[in-house]
Amino acid sequence: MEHFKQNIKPIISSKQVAIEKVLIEALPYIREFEGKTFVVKYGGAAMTDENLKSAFAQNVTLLRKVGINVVLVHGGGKEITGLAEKLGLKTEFRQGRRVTDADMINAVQMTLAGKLNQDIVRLISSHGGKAVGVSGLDADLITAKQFRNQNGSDLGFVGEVTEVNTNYIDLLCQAGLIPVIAPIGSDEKGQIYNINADDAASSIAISLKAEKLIYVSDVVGIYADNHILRTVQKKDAAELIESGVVTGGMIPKVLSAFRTLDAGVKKVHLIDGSFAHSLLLEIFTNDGVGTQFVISDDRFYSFNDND
Ligand SMILES: Nc1ncnc2c1ncn2[C@@H]1O[C@H](COP(=O)(O)OP(=O)(O)O)[C@@H](O)[C@H]1O
Ligand SMILES: CC(=O)N[C@@H](CCC(=O)OP(=O)(O)O)C(=O)O
Repeated sequence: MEHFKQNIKPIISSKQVAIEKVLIEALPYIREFEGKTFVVKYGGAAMTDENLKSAFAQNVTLLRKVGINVVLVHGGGKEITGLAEKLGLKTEFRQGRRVTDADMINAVQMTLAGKLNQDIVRLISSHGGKAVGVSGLDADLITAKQFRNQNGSDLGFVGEVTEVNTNYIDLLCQAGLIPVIAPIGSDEKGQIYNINADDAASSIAISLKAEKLIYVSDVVGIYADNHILRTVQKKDAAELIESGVVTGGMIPKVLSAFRTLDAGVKKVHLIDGSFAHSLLLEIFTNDGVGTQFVISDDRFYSFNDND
């Protein structure tokens, strides 16, 4: 029997290799991020496929289960445009932000603080997570004022965040819940504003002093001249926008990414929600995915310096 044992080599199955690659590689990150706060901005552009939505909800649930305070801020631009069409409302974007009149703000509120928010909550629940759907109106979570462009012009009822009720978000996180936040806010007079979800996620990440802000969208990363930029530096942001390389919905992402970094949040990433489990890959593996925003290359040591 002893002789027999000695001659048998252990069979290393592909499953063992996969476990070593994924779980063992993840362990240092899990240890480091326990108790930290990650703000995840889930863009409407990535909410198109049921399997992908389910995988995303599973990823978020897993992050929470390993002790990370996940705060989800969702968009829903495509869905708002869909409802606006049905209602016969004209859709117009300026620099990635929707011009919002009184009819449009109703469509925005119905979409963001309605079915879309609850669908995300339901998906997380189906994977065993405990999510709470709220909008920026709940407990004054987002106080806002009218947004103005650099030239002083407004976009109707488009808002920018002036204050975030971090106590409320902290309370939910401390109870082990996942806040799922719809980006609308109100001012002291009760006027409701449509807030671009990238802007809302950025303000929430800053107010919570989050460890990371991750934008989940539908592109592999920021592209320029047919290639993906693995990092974008602050000094290049204005040029990327002015030259028309970064357009539409990517403009608020780039601008809010640098606002977030300037305010002290250490890591801001853009990842691709159109392939399954990109969120876990970004957070728990050594191989970074997507584009990382950095103030300058001097402060940037390795692509996925999760540590
Ligand atoms: N340079 C760029 N790199 C990548 N995407 C870009 C760029 N410029 C514009 N975009 C557009 O930005 C879109 C993502 O923004 P948006 O549609 O608002 O998504 P989300 O719902 O995730 O916020 C991409 O689908 C792409 O069409
Ligand atoms: C002012 C403004 O532009 N608000 C956005 C809010 C939703 C959003 O940002 O959705 P995405 O993240 O999917 O783009 C809008 O009305 O489309």
